[in-house]
Amino acid sequence: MTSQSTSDTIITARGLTKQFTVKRTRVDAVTDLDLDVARGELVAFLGPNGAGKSTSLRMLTTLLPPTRGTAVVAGHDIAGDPAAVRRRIGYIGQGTSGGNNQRVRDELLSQGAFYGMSRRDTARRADELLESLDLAPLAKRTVMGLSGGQKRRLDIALGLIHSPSLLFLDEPSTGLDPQSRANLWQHILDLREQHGTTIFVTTHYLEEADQFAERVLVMDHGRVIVDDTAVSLKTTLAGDVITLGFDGGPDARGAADAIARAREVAARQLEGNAGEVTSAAAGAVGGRPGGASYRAPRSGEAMGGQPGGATNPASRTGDAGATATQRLELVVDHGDRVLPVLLRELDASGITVTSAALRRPTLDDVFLALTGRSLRDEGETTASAASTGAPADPTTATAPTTATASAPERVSA
Ligand SMILES: Nc1ncnc2c1ncn2[C@@H]1O[C@H](COP(=O)(O)OP(=O)(O)OP(=O)(O)O)[C@@H](O)[C@H]1O
Repeated sequence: MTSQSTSDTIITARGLTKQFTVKRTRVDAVTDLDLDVARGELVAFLGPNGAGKSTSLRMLTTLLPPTRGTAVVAGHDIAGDPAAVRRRIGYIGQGTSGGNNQRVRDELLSQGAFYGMSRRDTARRADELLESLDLAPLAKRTVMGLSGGQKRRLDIALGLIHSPSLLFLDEPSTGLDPQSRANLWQHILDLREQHGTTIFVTTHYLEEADQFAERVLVMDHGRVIVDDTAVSLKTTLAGDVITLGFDGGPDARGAADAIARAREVAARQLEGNAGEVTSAAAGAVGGRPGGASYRAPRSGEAMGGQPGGATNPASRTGDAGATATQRLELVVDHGDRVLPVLLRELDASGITVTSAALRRPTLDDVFLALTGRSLRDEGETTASAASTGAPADPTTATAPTTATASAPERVSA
């Protein structure tokens, strides 16, 4: 491809595809990746294990030839002039610096020599990076003796030695404790602020993407399924989650009754507020042990096949049996406005609410809304990665488990 990228675009990919063949079976690792990244952007690339993130990164960084498709990265075609691309980018794979006997500063000097930099320039740049990444006191230590967080900071210094304008980071913070993660991110953000470096980062930590990236790409089964800001994704694709608690008294039946009545009140209430609360006509989506879910339909979204989009919640009573059900969960738009109205209504109906919580949606809720699966569901995702029979490759190996609490089970509309 001739360079189509404008001076404001640092990555342009069109139809980038990678297929592997494992035991005569085709593995579609990445399919038709189209991507435009502007200079200076911080893009987070999310997706479960085996989604195709590392393969995408490895194609964009010229480490892996695409099966088809094209990309211009840092002004050069990845197939036509891979050496020119490599000179202009930094790539920090999963666990780049291993344990070796080289001292930290010498490791940086070797890296500079690898890029053909003069000794003087390399030494100056190495000292600059040691300073800015808080590695100066460790300059004479051997790489082998560094902690996980220190090694990752060294990885970043190694990736930046030749002052690339574009830095690819593959799960930079995986395996680090929360403090080292926060520290690492602070360094990444500082570097970006000082040098305007474009950063393209894959991460399993949804909170990191949420907090730091201005743009989030989510990949699933080799395809990008969304590309937007975190705020916009959460606003348009996931709703606020209201959880109400009920005390059913000494017997389980009391709680079940309270839940059943609360469901009716909530459905009525949300329906009644459809004008005020954007597209929040309620629809029941079935129940689950320990709680019930209502899914507020988006504008134009049909629910339950009934005029007006509302189904009768009472018609699906999966959780309204005589179990000790004490929570009701509702997914709605504008939860902050819905919650007080709902509480007043329940109170007026003589239903005692013992606790109420409003949770803003997370990126995991977005993934759940899009795919019906949780991004944190390690069991499912690890199995899907393993099922392809990919050979053990340190740069594509399944990442260590990073999930925290699993997302609430929810039946989507
Ligand atoms: N060298 C390879 N040979 C065969 N299959 C491969 C190879 N590398 C990756 N794959 C397969 O391609 C798919 C995408 O893998 P990839 O490593 O890109 O996913 P990922 O999203 O980066 O996952 P993770 O989060 O675990 O790093 C997976 O099914 C994987 O098993």
